[in-house]
Amino acid sequence: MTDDVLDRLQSTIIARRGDDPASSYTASLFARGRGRIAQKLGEEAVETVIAACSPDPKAIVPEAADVLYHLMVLLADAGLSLADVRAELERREGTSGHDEKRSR
Ligand SMILES: N=c1c2ncn([C@@H]3O[C@H](COP(=O)(O)OP(=O)(O)OP(=O)(O)O)[C@@H](O)[C@H]3O)c2ncn1[C@@H]1O[C@H](COP(=O)(O)O)[C@@H](O)[C@H]1O
Repeated sequence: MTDDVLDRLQSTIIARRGDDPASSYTASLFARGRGRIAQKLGEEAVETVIAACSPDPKAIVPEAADVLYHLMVLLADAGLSLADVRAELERREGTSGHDEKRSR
């Protein structure tokens, strides 16, 4: 088993595909489809923005975890993985953010 919680979560998410939606929130998201998963990701992102306005910075943490979880479900539904995102971030390493915007 990997030490990285994101890698473990990704394995759990992938393993839930096709499971009974009644037995697993992740399976219920897969069953409802890409649009619903994307909608949930958007909702969690908005909740993160709201938490960012809180006087307590720690309020951001659970919302950020919800964003990461739903983003990983979206990636899995699209046949993508953290490795794809890591590769993209590595590609950007050492470039300026301004350069990156131009290269998209
Ligand atoms: N990390 C998460 C995680 N983060 C958030 N959530 C769920 O995301 C939902 C977001 O809350 P909301 O109130 O917005 O949504 P809701 O009202 O419950 O659901 P909707 O009807 O709105 O879709 C909650 O039901 C949370 O439980 C998660 N559900 C699962 N995981 C991980 O996924 C694993 C597998 O979970 P199951 O698929 O449920 O077995 C778990 O062990 C966790 O490690």
